[in-house]
Amino acid sequence: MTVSVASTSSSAGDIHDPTSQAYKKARRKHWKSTRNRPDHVDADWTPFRAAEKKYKAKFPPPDLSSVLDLATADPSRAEEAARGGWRGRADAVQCTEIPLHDGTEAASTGGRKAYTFPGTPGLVLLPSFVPHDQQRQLVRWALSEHARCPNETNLDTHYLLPTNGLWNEYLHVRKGEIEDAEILPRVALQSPPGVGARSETTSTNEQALIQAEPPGPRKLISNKPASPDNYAEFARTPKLPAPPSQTLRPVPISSLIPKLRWANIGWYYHWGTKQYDFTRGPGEIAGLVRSVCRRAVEQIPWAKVFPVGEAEEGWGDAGPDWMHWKETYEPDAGIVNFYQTKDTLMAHVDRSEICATSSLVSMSLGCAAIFLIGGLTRDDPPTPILLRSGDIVVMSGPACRRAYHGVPRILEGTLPPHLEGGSDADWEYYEEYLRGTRINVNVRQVFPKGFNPLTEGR
Ligand SMILES: O=C(O)CCC(=O)C(=O)O
Ligand SMILES: [Fe+2]
Repeated sequence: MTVSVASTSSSAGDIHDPTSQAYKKARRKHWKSTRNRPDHVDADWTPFRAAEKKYKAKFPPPDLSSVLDLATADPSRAEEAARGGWRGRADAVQCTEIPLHDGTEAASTGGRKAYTFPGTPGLVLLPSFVPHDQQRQLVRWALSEHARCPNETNLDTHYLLPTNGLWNEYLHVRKGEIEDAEILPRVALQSPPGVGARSETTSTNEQALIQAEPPGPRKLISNKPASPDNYAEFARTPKLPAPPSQTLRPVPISSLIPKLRWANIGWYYHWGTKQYDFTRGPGEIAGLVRSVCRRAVEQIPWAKVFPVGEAEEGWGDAGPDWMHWKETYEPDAGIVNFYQTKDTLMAHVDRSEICATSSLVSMSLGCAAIFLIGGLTRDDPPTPILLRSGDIVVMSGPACRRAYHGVPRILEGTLPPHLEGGSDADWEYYEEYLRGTRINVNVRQVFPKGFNPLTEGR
């Protein structure tokens, strides 16, 4: 018998050879069957992966004693912190308390604090920054006003969504005002195979660029970091629409609600190329989202976050510019993430924005989550932080803005009391949805100060 070279090489068959595919495959199988063991950490996992595995585990539930949970030290959050039996520790991670500047608005900071992390310069945590009534307003905004046309959601590629917005239609269904009608998949509108233009006019390269974002969890594929130097090249890359799934069937409005996973904010993000599509215009960020983001950036005492003389490299041509952020910070892009309790967001870096240092403001609403933030590679051990409704994370500067981060766990049963009940119209339906959901409003600034996308790179 002739034995092929491939099958005798170490890359294929020898189960005893740690470098062979067979060995690695067997090891993977073993991981699969043992990964829920509490202290099982495999040498081949990066520290980030090991932490994701730990907090994802459904059984036994993960031990959160290494997770920073500042609500456990705040008497005004006692009831909230007791929800679902999930508690981290206020002293689990080394962090430094810094005072917030009083805002220019009538209400001051209300004694609220900010926390910085010596291990991740540029990371700022603002626990309970969003007042309770504003949390409710933001939830309503996200579902009723924002996750609908003209803003894109993960469902738009595949379904013909109601122009009134899926959530608003769902409210009518729940109130018995309309039937739970079926939403048609886009494929129902398409011409039969061979008649449509796409397959004849799209090159293989282009096909590779337009991989659809499937319904369900966000797929995060590594991309080249954007910068002022490659902006022109990025702006020229064709951004073709993603093809709708060919296999979807009509589904009732109510069944589509839990499949809503994200809605675009501001500049349109093109998932196929992992780049912004600047040809579609800037989109709008206004109202409460903008004011909460700006208030956070205004009230953080940046001189305490970035002490003069400390690590000044990596800021780009203009050098550290945090002292101007009060005037120059302007959110212009982002995403609203809707997580059901089974959902996770894998380790990733948000590197599609041209500016790699200006603040990314991330607000948590609804159920609590474990947020992991590491360093510039997956080899940096991540800091685990328990984020509850109203908490804000701000990621800025060269060591943090492009740090790996992810959400390995939404914590079941953690809807806080202040998002329950009350007399505001229809809240019962929002509350019911939120019992199994976390909403994250994740807002960025794409361009550095002085960068004009209309004239740059022409
Ligand atoms: O949900 C979160 O807290 C983080 C979301 C995030 O990292 C993103 O949308 O890029
Ligand atoms: Fe992110």
